[in-house]
Amino acid sequence: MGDHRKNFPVSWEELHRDGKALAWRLLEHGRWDGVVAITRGGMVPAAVVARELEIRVIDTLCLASYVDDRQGELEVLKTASAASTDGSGWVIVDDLVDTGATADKARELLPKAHLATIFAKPLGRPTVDTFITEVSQDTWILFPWDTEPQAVAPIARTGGRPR
Ligand SMILES: O=P(O)(O)OC[C@H]1O[C@H](OP(=O)(O)OP(=O)(O)O)[C@H](O)[C@@H]1O
Ligand code: HPA
Ligand SMILES: [Mg+2]
Repeated sequence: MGDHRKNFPVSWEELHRDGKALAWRLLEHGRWDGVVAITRGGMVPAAVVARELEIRVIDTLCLASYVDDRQGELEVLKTASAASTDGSGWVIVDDLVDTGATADKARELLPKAHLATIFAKPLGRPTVDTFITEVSQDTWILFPWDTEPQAVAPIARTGGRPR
């Protein structure tokens, strides 16, 4: 595993609430032509945003770089085809920016699109236009689709890692 010292588990309910908070922020910018979800992590937040903003045109940009919490080379598995060539009028949604490498690639492909995430870590923060919650760089966010409930030892003993 990587060198993340703190785990930060997020529930479906918290993610739904934060997705709606993101939708409120995006509403301030007016109407959007469509949403581009960066798969896979951006799909659930993009679904919540699209539902709240009544956007029914959804595209995917398939970018992958992590195996567990280790970052590897960024792969572009599929580009977004429905977005206008420069992405203007579109909002790109991902679950988070960490180093910013994924967001940088999305910007390179759709330079005029607005980039929105639920979470941002300090290194990636300059690459995102709108986000809801900042967490420290040494935090690993545990999304509900990657987790299941299990017994854990006290934080003081393990730093919140599973025993
Ligand atoms: O800012 P970065 O350092 O680039 O990290 C952020 C990206 O990493 C994760 O994707 P991942 O590569 O794990 O693919 P996935 O969404 O399919 O799980 C996450 O969903 C973001 O897209
Ligand atoms: O903190 C994280 N949590 C889950 N996936 C991620 N991909 C990059 N950083 C993270
Ligand atoms: Mg991702």
